[in-house]
Amino acid sequence: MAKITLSQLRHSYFDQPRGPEDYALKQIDLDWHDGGAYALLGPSGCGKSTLLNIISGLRTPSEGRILFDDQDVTHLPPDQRNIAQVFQFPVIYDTMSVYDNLAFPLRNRGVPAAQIDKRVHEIAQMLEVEEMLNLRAAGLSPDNKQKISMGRGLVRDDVNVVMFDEPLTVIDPHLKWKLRSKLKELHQRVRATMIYVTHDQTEALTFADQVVVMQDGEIVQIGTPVDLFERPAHTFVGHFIGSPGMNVLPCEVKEGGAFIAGQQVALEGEIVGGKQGQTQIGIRPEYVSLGSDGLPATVKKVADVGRHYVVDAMMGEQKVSAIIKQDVPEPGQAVHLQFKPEQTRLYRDSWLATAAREASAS
Ligand SMILES: Nc1ncnc2c1ncn2[C@@H]1O[C@H](COP(=O)(O)OP(=O)(O)OP(=O)(O)O)[C@@H](O)[C@H]1O
Repeated sequence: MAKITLSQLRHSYFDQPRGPEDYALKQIDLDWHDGGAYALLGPSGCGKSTLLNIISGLRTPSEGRILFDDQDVTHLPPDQRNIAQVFQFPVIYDTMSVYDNLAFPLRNRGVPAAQIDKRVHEIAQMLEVEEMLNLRAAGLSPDNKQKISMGRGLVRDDVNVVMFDEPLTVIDPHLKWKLRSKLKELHQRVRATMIYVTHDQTEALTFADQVVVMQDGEIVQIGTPVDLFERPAHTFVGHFIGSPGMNVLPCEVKEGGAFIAGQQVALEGEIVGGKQGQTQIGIRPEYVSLGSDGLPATVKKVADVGRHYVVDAMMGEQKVSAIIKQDVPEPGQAVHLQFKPEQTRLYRDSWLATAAREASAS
């Protein structure tokens, strides 16, 4: 396994890009550590496939370098990069048995038969497909075919990285949760460097130790699932992760404080950065509550989502969502919204602009 470094990487599909908008990848500098479990998360069109194809060697970047450990592989073809890839749809040989499918990548490399046998059984056991080893792949369900595809990706222990490109697309919804946690467990056992590409926050947050969030060809935040939830560095991360996502509310900044509709809103910490730019308050629905005072609003909608209620309230034209467990208001009711100060952040031009609250001395 290897550490992967992406250095000053940029890619445009145009021969002569005129500006940043012509770049599918704007500027990527990133280290993927040896043995890490990473997710690349972002909406359709943000550049995930472009980045994956550059790492696997299917595309050469317009600018910048890719290093595996310290070897520059920017211009190496895919077959010389020693990478395993699992795609959206199963890639297996229908006419072969499950055993032969799993053994194939090892036989190709001339691994001795006894070693192949041991490894195939190990992987089959991890994926819980041992009883299928002698079956012909053609007869398997799409779920099981994809499991075998994953097994083929994991069977070699000498690859630099295993990359998963939306691997649960064909999996039945009720089996998805099972395979999601299985993949996490597999990483803990195999300890390979893994990159999991997805637009699904649940898949990314379940699998990865570190999640790389992309938007419009740029990385907006790299962090643990908890970091991304607790302290989004960019309003896009706040909005994209969470259900419902973070409320992003225009505000005015004056005298070192933030104001909505003339009322000061307490923030997590000091306001940092410059003075220019559009300012917004970011507060997750989990940290909005209803009280006897606070920002006046009118309840628009109340949805029972099982474990709690999602209350949408309007402050003028601005919708604010709150997650409420009890004392649920009625639509049309006048309420006051309170924001938990240590979870209330200022964003300037979409980037976080409050300093983290210092831990209080005990
Ligand atoms: N072969 C291509 N030629 C021209 N433009 C492309 C090509 N492939 C991708 N793009 C553009 O590059 C940008 C990034 O696309 P990319 O496929 O990398 O995003 P993605 O996040 O993987 O999206 P998806 O999940 O839909 O594949 C998009 O604007 C897309 O239209």
